[in-house]
Amino acid sequence: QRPKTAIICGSGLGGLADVLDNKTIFPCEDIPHFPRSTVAGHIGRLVFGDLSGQPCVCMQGRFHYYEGYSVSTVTFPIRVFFLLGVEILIVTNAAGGLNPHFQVGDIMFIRDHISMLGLGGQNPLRGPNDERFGVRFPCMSDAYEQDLLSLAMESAQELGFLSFVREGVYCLQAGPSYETIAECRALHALGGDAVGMSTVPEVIVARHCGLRVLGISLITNKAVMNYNSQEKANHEEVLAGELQLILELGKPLHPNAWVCIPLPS
Ligand SMILES: O=P(O)(O)O[C@@H]1C[C@H](O)[C@@H](CO)O1
Ligand SMILES: Nc1nc2[nH]cnc2c(=O)[nH]1
Repeated sequence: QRPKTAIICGSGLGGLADVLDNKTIFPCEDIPHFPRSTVAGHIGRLVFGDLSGQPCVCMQGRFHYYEGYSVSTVTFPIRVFFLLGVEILIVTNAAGGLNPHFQVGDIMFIRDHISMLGLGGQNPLRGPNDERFGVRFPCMSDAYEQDLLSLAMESAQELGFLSFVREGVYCLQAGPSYETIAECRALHALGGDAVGMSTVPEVIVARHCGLRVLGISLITNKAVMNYNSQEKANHEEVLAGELQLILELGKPLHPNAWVCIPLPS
């Protein structure tokens, strides 16, 4: 059975695929033209299986621009999902919290994004438009579907997760270095609630080919906004934060949470 839903697992979130039943696993290196995952916390394989009886595919390990791939290469899997018949993309990531009200362990449903890469000219759709996938000038004001966002919020409410579920704007910067204090302040002043190094190119390509998108950021660290702070962003904290989130914080990524995320019938 072909998957109707694709889930991209962010840094350290590969364990999401464990909730699938009847798994069939393909290492990315065995799939023609797929990039290789080079980042700790990104295994690099596609896991097909059933989620609440519905066929899904989980990408355990994504590709990032900072690994040296172009923005269009990092989005190659999205078009594969589209050609497989996927209709909904659930895209997850680890992110630093810019919003001072956000705490480590919070979940942020993505309402919108600001792409420093995109505004700087690195858009995955740059170049000749392939009409088989979508139009030349796709709209992005509805990139994160309101209906999916509302359903996700309702699910969070039903599960009693509202104390750590937020909604906000995800900012993409190229990485791999984390942000300076001035950059964090600037991104927050621009309207950003969280900052990361992925997701946006995937969402742009997904929307281009008409996939419905739900974006979820896990706040794994608070962005450093103050010169007196001793905090220093690091990838170990990012990975450890997510494990802690799964194990200790009400299990928002527990199977029960995922079965409540709306899947196409
Ligand atoms: O793949 P995601 O966006 O979850 O990973 C974030 C961004 C960097 O890859 C890494 C930095 O710690 O985490
Ligand atoms: N750019 C960026 N990516 C992250 N991924 C997890 N935390 C962070 C962060 O603070 N900044």
